[in-house]
Amino acid sequence: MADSTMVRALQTEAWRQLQAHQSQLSNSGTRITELFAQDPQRSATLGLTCGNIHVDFSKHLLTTQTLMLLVQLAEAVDLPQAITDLFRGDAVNNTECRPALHMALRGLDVETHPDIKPDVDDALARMQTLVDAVHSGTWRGYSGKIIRDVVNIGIGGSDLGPAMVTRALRANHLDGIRSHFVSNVDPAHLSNCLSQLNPETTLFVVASKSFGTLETMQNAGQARRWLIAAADDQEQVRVNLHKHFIAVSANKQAAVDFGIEASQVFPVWDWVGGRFSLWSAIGLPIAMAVGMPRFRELLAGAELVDQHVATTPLASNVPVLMGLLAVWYRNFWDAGSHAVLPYAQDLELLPGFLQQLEMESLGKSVDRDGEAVAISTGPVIWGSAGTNGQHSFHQLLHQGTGFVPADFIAIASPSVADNLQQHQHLLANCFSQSRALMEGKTSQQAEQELLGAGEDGARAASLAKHKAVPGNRPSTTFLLDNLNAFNLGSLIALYEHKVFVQSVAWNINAFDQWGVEIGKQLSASAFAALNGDEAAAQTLDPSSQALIGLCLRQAGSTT
Ligand SMILES: O=P(O)(O)OC[C@H]1O[C@H](O)[C@H](O)[C@@H](O)[C@@H]1O
Repeated sequence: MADSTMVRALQTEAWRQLQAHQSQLSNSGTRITELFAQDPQRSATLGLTCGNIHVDFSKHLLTTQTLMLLVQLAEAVDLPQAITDLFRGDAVNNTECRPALHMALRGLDVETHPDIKPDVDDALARMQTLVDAVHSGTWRGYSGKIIRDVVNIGIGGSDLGPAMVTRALRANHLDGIRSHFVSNVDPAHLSNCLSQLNPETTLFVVASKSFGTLETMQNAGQARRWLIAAADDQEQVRVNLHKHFIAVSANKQAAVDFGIEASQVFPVWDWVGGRFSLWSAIGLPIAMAVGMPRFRELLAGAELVDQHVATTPLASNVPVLMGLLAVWYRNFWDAGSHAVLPYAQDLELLPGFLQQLEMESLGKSVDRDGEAVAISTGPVIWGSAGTNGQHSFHQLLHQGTGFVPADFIAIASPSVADNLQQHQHLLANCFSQSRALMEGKTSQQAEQELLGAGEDGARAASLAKHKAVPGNRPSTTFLLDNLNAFNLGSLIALYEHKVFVQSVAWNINAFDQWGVEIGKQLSASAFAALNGDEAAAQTLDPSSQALIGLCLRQAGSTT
């Protein structure tokens, strides 16, 4: 690879030393368990705190030297300066010539952009007014009935964050309003949702930063037709549609053109990326579900992490370490994926949210200047709520070839007050999975266990090979005292900043997502072909032509 196409990190002395250090750790077969034996303080030293979240980095392939070299790498790529630039409001999203100022939504005062704070405060005040009006029953539907259901119509960043947080804060939901999220262009999604609802008591939030996203426009249009069609007096609905539709968008005119009252369009701004937007009015469904005081606690939890990132030395800066460890495993240990394992059913949507946050931000093959990156960038992010995964994919985590670094997320207090015992089982499983990944089991241990259980010698010896677990597989454990709005805000912000750290190390833009456009462009001609447009069909590749031909024949034969 020519020098001009190499990311800066690769040219640093720290990178070279990290390669040598990794070889040394790998060749010597260094085990995490040995690192604990050598340092009785390891758990305390590598257990950091950010707000109310304790982050245990001790179960990593991480020595004092690793940490030192990773911090040197961060300094060599000017991470402190990059953080300053981000917080100062520089156009860090260079391909779209924009800053990335989601931190301003949770309190950061950006001196270079003095217009932001009044706009943010005004939007929060408007959210408060709307939430109060709906909950107090001042805001009513076309027939005068109180709103009972709020349906968010949005996709990607206009869905995943609000849906995840609303789900996670289940225990804080206010009475009276049920929340729903519709994202997929598959008509089954909207139709399943609407089948449970009464149009007279349903409020739709059409959330789209661009107000041009196919899925959202299709679903919003269909929702409007449903509302009108269901009414006895359709004229009454038509003149009162504004009682059932509000929008959140950076494209106010498009929302107005769709038919939403200008006064009911809440703002997002171009300096907020879609996947970083749940802190803005895109978070309206969250505020509607848990109330504005809780929504503000969510913001405060994130703001605490912003301050931590901006002021804490690199070696004890939690998101910096999260990001540097991600680089360590991706580039030096060739880990192609990363598992997110929340041991909390209420966090079941977290892996999906993080997939967008991490994979849209870090799924890049060119650097900020458009040159090919010479190293691997974002890994595949996946996972699901524990303990379910233990009965499914954990087999691969324990015995598969290669390793998958994992994040375990545990909540100290029970989610259900009257069943402490099951909560203790949940925590016991969480901590034991990370322990099992680290310690593993030798075939000798397995053989002894089998013999102890009465197995005969030959079978014990052969079965032991299958029961051995390599161990030495790294994980981080995040321990929250409670799954409340403040702590959840902190947790999400930790991941946001982690992603930024990785992007700096790899010299890629974390805030654009040009790759998603190609599919949108191509779907127009496929749609035309599905509608019988022969000329459009001829522009498709042979496989698509054949598939569409089959669809048309099969649909034809069933109608
Ligand atoms: O909010 P919208 O403009 O409707 O965008 C919704 C989503 O669509 C896109 O295709 C992007 O990949 C996402 O980053 C974005 O969050």
